[in-house]
Amino acid sequence: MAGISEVLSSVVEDVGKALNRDMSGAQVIQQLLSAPWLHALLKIYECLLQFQRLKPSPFLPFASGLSYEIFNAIQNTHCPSPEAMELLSLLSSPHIQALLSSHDSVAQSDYGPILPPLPEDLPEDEEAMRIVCLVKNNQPLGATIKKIEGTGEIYIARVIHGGLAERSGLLHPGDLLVEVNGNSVEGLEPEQVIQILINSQGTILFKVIPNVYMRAMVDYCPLQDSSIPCPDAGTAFCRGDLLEVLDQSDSYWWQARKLPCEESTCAGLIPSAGSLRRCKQREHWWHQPLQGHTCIRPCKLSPSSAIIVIKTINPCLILSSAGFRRSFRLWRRTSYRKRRQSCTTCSPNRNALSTPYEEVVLYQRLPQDIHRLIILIGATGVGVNELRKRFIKMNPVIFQAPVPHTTRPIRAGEQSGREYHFVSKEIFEYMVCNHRFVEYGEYKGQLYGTSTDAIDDILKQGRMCIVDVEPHSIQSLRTKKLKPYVVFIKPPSPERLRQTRRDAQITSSYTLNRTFTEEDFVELEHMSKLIEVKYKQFFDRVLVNDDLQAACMQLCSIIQQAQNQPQWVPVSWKSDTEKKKKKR
Ligand SMILES: Nc1ncnc2c1ncn2[C@@H]1O[C@H](COP(=O)(O)OP(=O)(O)OP(=O)(O)O)[C@@H](O)[C@H]1O
Repeated sequence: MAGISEVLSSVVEDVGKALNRDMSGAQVIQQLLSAPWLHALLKIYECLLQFQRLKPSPFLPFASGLSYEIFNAIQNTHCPSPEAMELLSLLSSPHIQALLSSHDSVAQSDYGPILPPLPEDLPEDEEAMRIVCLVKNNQPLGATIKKIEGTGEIYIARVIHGGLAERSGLLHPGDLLVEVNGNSVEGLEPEQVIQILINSQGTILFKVIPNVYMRAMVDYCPLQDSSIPCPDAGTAFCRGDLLEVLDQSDSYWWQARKLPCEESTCAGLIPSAGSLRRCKQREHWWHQPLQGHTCIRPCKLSPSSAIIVIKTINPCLILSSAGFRRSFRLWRRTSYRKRRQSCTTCSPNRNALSTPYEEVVLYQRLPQDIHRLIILIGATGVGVNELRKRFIKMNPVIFQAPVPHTTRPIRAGEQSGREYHFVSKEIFEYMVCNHRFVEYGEYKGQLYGTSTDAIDDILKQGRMCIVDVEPHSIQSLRTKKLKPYVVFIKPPSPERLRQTRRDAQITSSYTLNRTFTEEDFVELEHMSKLIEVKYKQFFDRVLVNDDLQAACMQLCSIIQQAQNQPQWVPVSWKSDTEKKKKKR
């Protein structure tokens, strides 16, 4: 701490001196950037970041025991030194004793409640039940219940923010209450359930049937479905919609509400996952996205083209240092028509056929967890690269883009691992065979690619990784480890698009920049619609890139929310410990 205040006072001193001198702005900035105190501050900042990630462990669990031993030793000393006497008076002060006692409680983790063991005789068919054990303290439970007239079932109606129930993360609105402390709530009035809660001592054991939330991976329109018992009772939904499934007892028709909705909104009929899977003939009313262009064959462009793509999962990158590089999306423009044709011949996505709904849960990233991978998706020219660059520039220590791999020779001034990971063709191909690349491609006879390891490296250092990839790469990145958050960058209205990009430059080859043509705008809008139609079930947020500065600020806030606020994620992304906790 003394070190930091020393550095800070020399900062103030240096800045004061600079102010008093007659210097140009560039000189001030140059001096500022090369000032030793700035480098010292950055070092301290990095150390603090490292420290934040390291979990401090106690040096010894019984500090108060040791202090007692020292206390005794000094007291038994014949003629203690003045330092020993000072230590004695320090150790006997009530504040230090209280501090040491608190230290020991933390060191021994002597603060968590001791939960009773799980009941031994859990029936097999209680798979979908959740047993929640809360320790009663003098705080209110923070949840309300309601009885459904007609069925007599008792549900959790509200979970109060910050209350015991909310903090446990185990009780949610809509959960059906089955038992409280071993007492079945069947036929009980809410007042009787509350009485059981009031009379409980120590721990409260709830048995609940959790509500199920699903993301639609297909579109459904009841009015076009001849098999629905009553089209008016059906709920229409589109890919990406969030559904609260309230009743799955019928194997053909479930009852669900589309979120967000009012608490009082009536549920509607939706086809069960099984019936959607079974009835392939229903493809006329439910559609799934087409598969991405996972062409494995070499795809040669015209000889005049600046870029030759071989295995086109996706070629990437070029230029300057990582994070500020231009994406290799130029290829997208040149081969756009070719790819559009190939995509119409692709077969439906197997995944969507097998999972018309994806079960989701709310996930809140904990401070010690790695950051979620941020994926930016958008049609070429919409501004994905510009937004990513600006975002990284805000704090390049924290926000980073993965360092790509290349087989091209290293140039003067470059450093392996900074601009690129320079590797041999054999190593690159070995990595391809081992599926180490998210995207890769060829440019002027050299291979370039973004590896999953490069993404992992950033995340492992506690930093935030931001990538822009082709939309079909989303599926390979959707893993429990990366928990990607996908932001779709959308163009503004046709008028605003042309107005805002009047002076903007696009790169039509790596040596030539030019302004947007009408054809570019039309292609951008068309491609954007195509991406949205095919991939919207994977989008967590849509950001309209109208005013650049405003879009950048919005992206910043979206990313903060993605990292720090609860978000819906596939249930399979929840950690096993969380799942176990849920089952308790
Ligand atoms: N909101 C905006 N207002 C004005 N100009 C913009 C805006 N967003 C991006 N631009 C400009 O549009 C041009 C294309 O943007 P950018 O290079 O980021 O596109 P991209 O989506 O990454 O496409 P590519 O695949 O070609 O790299 C750039 O000159 C950029 O500065």
